[in-house]
Amino acid sequence: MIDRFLRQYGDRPVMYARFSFYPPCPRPKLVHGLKPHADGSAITILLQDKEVGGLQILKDDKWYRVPIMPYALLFNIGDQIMSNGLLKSPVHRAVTNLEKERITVAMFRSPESGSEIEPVKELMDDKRPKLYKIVKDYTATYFQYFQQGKRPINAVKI
Ligand SMILES: O=C(O)CCC(=O)C(=O)O
Ligand SMILES: [Fe+2]
Repeated sequence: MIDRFLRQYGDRPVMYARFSFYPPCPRPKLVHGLKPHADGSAITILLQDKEVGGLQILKDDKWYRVPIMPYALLFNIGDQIMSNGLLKSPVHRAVTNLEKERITVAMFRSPESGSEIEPVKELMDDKRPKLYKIVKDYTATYFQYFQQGKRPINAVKI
């Protein structure tokens, strides 16, 4: 199974980093650090600020704070299509605060650009039909939908 996933990643999977700096904000209730989204990567590895929290995860329509654990790496599932909905990408956001700046580093792991991604056969059957189309450049779709405030994964559903 792992093999099936890796084959789709191709020989040159993509890894890119985002360094985020969230300055103190005079109106934290009104301003997001990063608006609600699920990541467009297959997997994200996040190093949080070791003193200042801000990451929140949405579960059952409630926002939960992610605790800070200094130097711990947080692994997050992105909108990967291969698991046919078995692995779900959580919606999360970063909130601001009045007093302290916050720095995080996220590493996004995605399949080789241009490779065709689709749910693996072993995770489809009568009870679990194919949920997603074959996707060639999810990153482009992702940012288009992200900007419009829509969930990009819905764009590739069958
Ligand atoms: O800065 C954070 O805590 C979250 C960053 C994030 O979710 C992202 O860059 O996609
Ligand atoms: Fe994210």
